[in-house]
Amino acid sequence: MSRKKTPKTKGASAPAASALPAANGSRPTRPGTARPVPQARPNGPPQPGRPSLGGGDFYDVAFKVMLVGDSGVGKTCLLVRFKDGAFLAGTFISTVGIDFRNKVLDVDGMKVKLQIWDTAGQERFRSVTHAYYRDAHALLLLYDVTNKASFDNIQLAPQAWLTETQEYAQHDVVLMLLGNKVDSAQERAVKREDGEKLAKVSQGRVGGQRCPWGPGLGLSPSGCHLAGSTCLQEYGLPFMETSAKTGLNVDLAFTAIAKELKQRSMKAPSEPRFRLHDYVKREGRSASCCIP
Ligand SMILES: Nc1nc2c(ncn2[C@@H]2O[C@H](COP(=O)(O)OP(=O)(O)OP(=O)(O)O)[C@@H](O)[C@H]2O)c(=O)[nH]1
Ligand SMILES: [Mg+2]
Repeated sequence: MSRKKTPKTKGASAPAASALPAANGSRPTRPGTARPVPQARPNGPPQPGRPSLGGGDFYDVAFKVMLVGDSGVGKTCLLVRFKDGAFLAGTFISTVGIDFRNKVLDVDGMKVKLQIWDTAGQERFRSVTHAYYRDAHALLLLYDVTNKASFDNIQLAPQAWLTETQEYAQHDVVLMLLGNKVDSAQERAVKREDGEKLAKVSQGRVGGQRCPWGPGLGLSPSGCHLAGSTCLQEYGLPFMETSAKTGLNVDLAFTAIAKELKQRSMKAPSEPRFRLHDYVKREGRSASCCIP
């Protein structure tokens, strides 16, 4: 693989004010970045140092990762924890539109730059988010373990985040399910097992298309089946519980994504195949391990 490096500058900083419509909801809002909608492109092997991923730190390969999920599940806090190692306590400031941060990781001797897009969970920004899905190499789907509705919304209408990713993201996008706020043990409303179950059998619509086989023929080899007139596909998503507050499994989630994307981008990997599920299962720490 050819390696192109961009000149080192001070790390990319958070974007300034948004030109998106002013917030008129009940919550204070954190300005995101008003950026031009990215051009759709095939999600082929990511190219080293793509200009679209910007300059900044040295890196060998770069990827776009998107955080999605209901408003308040902790997307921004998760990103800030990963990028700065800090927790945004205090008043909840809802993201407006979309924002991003860059971080370069050393993955097995290679510099992997993640450009992480922090989307607004509020319904009124949905169309902004839709425009960015197609450019994403990986999607982190978040719910809040203290908020059952945010868990249900991963699959069920009106939000149905998983279905939405199927409609707007590339078919080979890397998905991961995260149950955040596990530090709030007293307020837990979603059991870990329920998260695991959802990750195991979560379903998404197959690109709005009809199943390629007839009704009543059951599961296809690709795991698709018909529900009424809708073609559904079952996924085995990697899953972890996280805490942006304590940092539990936060670095791990992003590192796992970086490892998977890096491996996929190598034409002839010299290392043994990276197995995302196994890695996350092996390395993930449970919430009970870290309660003081
Ligand atoms: N206890 C606890 N609180 C958290 C955690 N992560 C986020 N929070 C709190 O949850 C609230 C919402 O966090 P945000 O990160 O702003 O939520 P968001 O998903 O970005 O919300 P939108 O920008 O509206 O989509 C804030 O008050 C945070 O302090 C966590 O891991 N544990
Ligand atoms: Mg936010």
